[in-house]
Amino acid sequence: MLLHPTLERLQQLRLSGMANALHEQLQQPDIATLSFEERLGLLLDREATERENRRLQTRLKQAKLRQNAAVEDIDYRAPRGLDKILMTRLATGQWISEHLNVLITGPTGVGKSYLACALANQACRLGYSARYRRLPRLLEELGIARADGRYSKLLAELAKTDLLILDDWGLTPMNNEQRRDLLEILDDRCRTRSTLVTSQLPLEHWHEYLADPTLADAILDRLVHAAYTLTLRGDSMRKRTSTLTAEAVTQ
Ligand SMILES: Nc1ncnc2c1ncn2[C@@H]1O[C@H](COP(=O)(O)OP(=O)(O)OP(=O)(O)O)[C@@H](O)[C@H]1O
Repeated sequence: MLLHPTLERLQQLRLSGMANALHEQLQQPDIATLSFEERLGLLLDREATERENRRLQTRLKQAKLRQNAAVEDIDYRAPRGLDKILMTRLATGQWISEHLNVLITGPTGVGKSYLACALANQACRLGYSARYRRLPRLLEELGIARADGRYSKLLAELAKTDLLILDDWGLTPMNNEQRRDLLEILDDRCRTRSTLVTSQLPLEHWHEYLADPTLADAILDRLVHAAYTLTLRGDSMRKRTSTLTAEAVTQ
């Protein structure tokens, strides 16, 4: 009789996990065999789980990951030089707590963005904030933000993100303003946050790509020294995916 108001009160107090668990307990005929403390413990567990799930969904939404990727789904069968031990270590997230970076290079379609998104997804599950951006798009966005007064706000948002993914580094040439923006982003993060970069360009060409030697030194100094590097090789996974799809269709 008194339970309806209790359920309502729990909802009013935004304890919806407890309310749901209590509602379910009431449907279970043998629930009375549990002590008060045991039942209360179950309600609290459920509240904590639902809250953590909601926080995870918020982090994933903010991260805007391009691919629905997860570390446990990484395909190690294709020969592409992917170090499973290193990936397992990165999946623990310790590199993020140590503010280290990850640089993934390799030819098109080899799975760089997939790995980046899988590691970002894992970071969100571990409680870190993450943000995925294609570098050319982000630099354009910063140019627009400078013009409409959102520049500082955008830089501040990037600076406080635990893991920033910069995908497609080296794909399009940068102008001087964009090089300086990139330096700003990386300077804010140096030794305080982690950055993950993916690029088709081998690491040894990054300096040349950045064109301005002084800015290139400054940018790479903030990125490369405290970083794990993954150098992938092999055929595009896109071919593999389309072959597998074609095989599935003909079967
Ligand atoms: N480990 C994996 N498991 C399952 N699918 C994968 C895996 N790696 C890559 N793929 C799939 O292969 C395709 C190409 O991968 P991805 O986009 O990550 O390549 P990329 O190296 O970033 O390419 P590009 O340099 O052209 O951007 C995608 O459809 C991706 O979902």
